[in-house]
Amino acid sequence: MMDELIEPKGAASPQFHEFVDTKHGPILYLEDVSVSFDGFKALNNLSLYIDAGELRCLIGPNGAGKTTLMDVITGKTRPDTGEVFFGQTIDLLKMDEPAIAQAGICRKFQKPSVFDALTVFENLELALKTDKRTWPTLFSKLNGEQRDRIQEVMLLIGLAGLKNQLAGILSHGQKQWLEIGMLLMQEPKVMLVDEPIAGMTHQEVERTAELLLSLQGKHSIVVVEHDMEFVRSIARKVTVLHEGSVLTEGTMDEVQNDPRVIQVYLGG
Ligand SMILES: Nc1ncnc2c1ncn2[C@@H]1O[C@H](COP(=O)(O)OP(=O)(O)OP(=O)(O)O)[C@@H](O)[C@H]1O
Repeated sequence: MMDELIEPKGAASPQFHEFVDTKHGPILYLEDVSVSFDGFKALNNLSLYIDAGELRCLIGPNGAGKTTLMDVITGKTRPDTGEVFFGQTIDLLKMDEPAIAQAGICRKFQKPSVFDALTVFENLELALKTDKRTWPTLFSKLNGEQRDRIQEVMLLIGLAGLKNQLAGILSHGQKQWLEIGMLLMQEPKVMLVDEPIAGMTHQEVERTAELLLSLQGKHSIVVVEHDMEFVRSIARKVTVLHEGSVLTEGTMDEVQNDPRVIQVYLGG
């Protein structure tokens, strides 16, 4: 359990000077969150707590509210009611999407969006945590620390040997890892990862599981995934969503043997 105060990414930004207070454990608090679309409750009094450094898997049938939940955390969707806190003190409902990203909550969408015409190294360089006001000087010269960081991330995502390869000719799995690497360059506190293994080969799936497992502890990771075998391979704790609420939480074995979960999935 991380019990110190963590300085959030973007602390240098003028609008963000707070610390992410995780001394009580959770880094994300969602309490009684409801979201309605034309009267339909996509989230219904949902409460969820993610601990600092944990790797949480979020499952649930189609329409359960997983995407809406991610949208609420990242500020894309505003809930009608409820509270959403980053650590003890940072009220995410008072922040817009860019401020939330700047504070250290990042999202990896299903489709990779790397820059095909740039190399692996250049993609990571572009993603370096910089003050965007100094954008024109970004490619001028990297300092040693920045080079070390890029190298560290390339090793982590298994692409160090492909440093000068154009991203456009990487495999689908490699592109996904590169994008995860680009997020890591921003030193996020929380990573929300949407269906990371869709379209991957078996080997790539295994490598992705290793990568996500290696990131826990340093980062808090929430993975939305439909593939139960994959979830089983990475999950410590699984949250099952159903009709906009948390149906149950526990280990993979616990949730898979829960009659309510079986009912929801099999429609029995
Ligand atoms: N912008 C919107 N307008 C109207 N209804 C929406 C909107 N976004 C989501 N919904 C509805 O809210 C419910 C929850 O959707 P959500 O996409 O969060 O589910 P999900 O668990 O991510 O599903 P899937 O696994 O299929 O991606 C669904 O019934 C969906 O049709």
